[in-house]
Amino acid sequence: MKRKIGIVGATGYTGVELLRLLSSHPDVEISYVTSREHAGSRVDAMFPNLRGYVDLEFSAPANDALSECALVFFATPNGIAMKSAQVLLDAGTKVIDLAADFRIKDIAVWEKWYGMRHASPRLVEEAVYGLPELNRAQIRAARLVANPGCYPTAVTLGLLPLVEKGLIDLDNVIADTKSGVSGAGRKAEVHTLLAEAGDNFKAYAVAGHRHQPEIAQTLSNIAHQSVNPVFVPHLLPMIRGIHATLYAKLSAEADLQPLYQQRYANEPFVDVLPAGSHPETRSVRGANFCRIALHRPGNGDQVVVLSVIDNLVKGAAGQAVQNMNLMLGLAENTALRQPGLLP
Ligand SMILES: NC(=O)C1=CN([C@@H]2O[C@H](COP(=O)(O)OP(=O)(O)OC[C@H]3O[C@@H](n4cnc5c(N)ncnc54)[C@H](OP(=O)(O)O)[C@@H]3O)[C@@H](O)[C@H]2O)C=CC1
Ligand SMILES: CC(=O)N[C@@H](CCC(=O)OP(=O)(O)O)C(=O)O
Repeated sequence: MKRKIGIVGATGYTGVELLRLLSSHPDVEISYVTSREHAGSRVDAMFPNLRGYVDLEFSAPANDALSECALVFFATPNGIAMKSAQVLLDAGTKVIDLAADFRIKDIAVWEKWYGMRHASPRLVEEAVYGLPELNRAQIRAARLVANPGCYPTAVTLGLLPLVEKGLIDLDNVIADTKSGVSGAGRKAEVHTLLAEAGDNFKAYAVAGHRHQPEIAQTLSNIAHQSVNPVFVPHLLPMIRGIHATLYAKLSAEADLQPLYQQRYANEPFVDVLPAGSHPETRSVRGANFCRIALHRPGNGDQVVVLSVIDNLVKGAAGQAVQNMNLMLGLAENTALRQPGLLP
């Protein structure tokens, strides 16, 4: 029997991406999708790409209806899932939050970066950070998964083998990252208007971005010591995609290409390109892949790792579906086999 799935915040960019991916999933039935603003409207009236695939109306968020689902995704702004997760978990419904409510274990750090009091700190302890390449066994057993941020996914997968093996100087790691504008969500904002973001390129939040403590937490856990990379995001005039250029200094000699190939050999969604390649964001557009390439300019001790994802797929909804598959005991790649969309 198909498992019932709910999506809170189904009119946003990650919400509609969940609808697109789940509409072709053979083992689940999308049964309750919410929007406060568009409750009562048909999903395919707002998203015509889903005509013939999703025969539903948006409903107002309601915990009793959501509790009838096997699993609920929160594709909502920060601070929403933490208010409802306990009620759903008590009803036996599993929860995946695409926002940041359960990502950061240190509540004081979370409250500082997210500017609000945490409503359910006890659940933060229980939540599993949903990066399958790192936490697959725990995700399988989890009731509550914190889906990683988009930049942290690209950065962590790019650096993971080096940090795990203790091969780099952890005091000198730089993550220079660029995102398309869909990373900012679907709500109207001046900085994502075509006339502002088009034909333009800029860094932002150099003094501090909330993804820095998330990246630092994961890398520190892997390294068993504090790792605080410099993290600089930029906004690119494209719609989807993240390109991370990661700089680190080798502290021990190593053959990096086989190291990465072996680390990710059994990972269905991490593709290590031949040495010296230049991965393109369009090669992962619409796909759940992270593509990685390694460089050592001049054969020196500087490593440059290039890592690309689609922020809405491996950076959000695709990774969330991958986590759902694990949590429901399904094949991990179900509904996620699409290649990227070229050109
Ligand atoms: N865009 C991206 O690339 C990524 C986004 N994320 C995270 O995923 C989450 C969703 O992002 P995104 O889809 O871009 O956001 P959007 O702004 O595009 O969509 C937000 C959705 O949440 C709903 N919503 C807003 N406020 C509430 C509320 N108080 N209660 C219930 N529903 C609400 C909105 O519908 P309505 O107001 O009608 O209810 C809308 O459907 C965010 O936390 C974001 O940080 C994570 C990784 C990548
Ligand atoms: C381009 C852009 O604006 N990106 C967003 C990050 C993406 C996001 O949605 O944040 P979470 O992954 O933490 O949920 C930003 O920098 O705020």
